[in-house]
Amino acid sequence: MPALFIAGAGTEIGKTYVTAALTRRLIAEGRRVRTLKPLASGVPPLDHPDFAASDTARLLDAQGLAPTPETVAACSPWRYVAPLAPDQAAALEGRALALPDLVGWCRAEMARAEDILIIEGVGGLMSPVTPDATGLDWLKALGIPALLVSGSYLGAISHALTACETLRLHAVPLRAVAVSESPGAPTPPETVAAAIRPRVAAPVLCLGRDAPCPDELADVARGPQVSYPSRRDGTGEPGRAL
Ligand SMILES: Nc1ncnc2c1ncn2[C@@H]1O[C@H](COP(=O)(O)OP(=O)(O)OP(=O)(O)O)[C@@H](O)[C@H]1O
Ligand SMILES: C[C@H](N)[C@H](N)CCCCCC(=O)O
Ligand SMILES: [Mg+2]
Repeated sequence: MPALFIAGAGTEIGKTYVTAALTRRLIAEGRRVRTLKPLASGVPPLDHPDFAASDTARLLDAQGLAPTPETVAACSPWRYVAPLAPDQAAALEGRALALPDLVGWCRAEMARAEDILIIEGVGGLMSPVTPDATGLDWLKALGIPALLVSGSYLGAISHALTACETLRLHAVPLRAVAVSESPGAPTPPETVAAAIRPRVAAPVLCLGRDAPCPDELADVARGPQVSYPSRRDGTGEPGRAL
């Protein structure tokens, strides 16, 4: 069962946009895709007019699911209203999440997935998810590969490479880097991708503004393994940053 964790080089840089585009593309191909945002902050109640803009609503829409109390809870069991790091947002509601509960819920979803499972993380790779764990801890505990989403704003190259290097140091397989075009970026996203590509041993692809899922991204999500460019040191080790 292919499973993919959508990690971010930062927050508000396109993870949900890329995840939704990928989900739509795979469903259109006839794949059975389950896309989850298990932990989400900045999510108003279902009956609030702003709910439609939440990650949960956008990912349900991409799966062709109407937002109901049941579908919302099944996609995002841990939702907090404040648009803050999730541990802070939870504390404002007098709540707290423990990493084993989050990991256990995701593992149960992995065990019952019929085909492709996609899990969107929260914020950047090392944003806190609980009082004592980051998104990296969550990803490592799941043991599934990552797709790293980057923006194309000035500074995005370093943010993306830092995240790739962190994944490499923690032995998390990196399937691809997706550069999602940031509004007002000083260069085209292809320029950012071209700067990242020779430094990372994984495919690096772009999504322009309002662009659909590129073929290469769908390839990455379909298979357990794809052909990556060789590392410049010649080892050809797949799925790792340099
Ligand atoms: N390639 C793109 N084309 C059009 N809009 C985009 C693109 N990438 C991102 N956006 C928009 O930018 C905003 C932020 O993107 P998004 O919500 O996907 O970020 P995120 O990384 O998922 O944030 P969070 O950390 O809150 O989960 C959204 O309104 C989204 O629709
Ligand atoms: C509210 C925002 N859009 C995300 N849901 C949460 C981002 C948390 C980032 C925390 C951090 O790394 O500083
Ligand atoms: Mg998101």
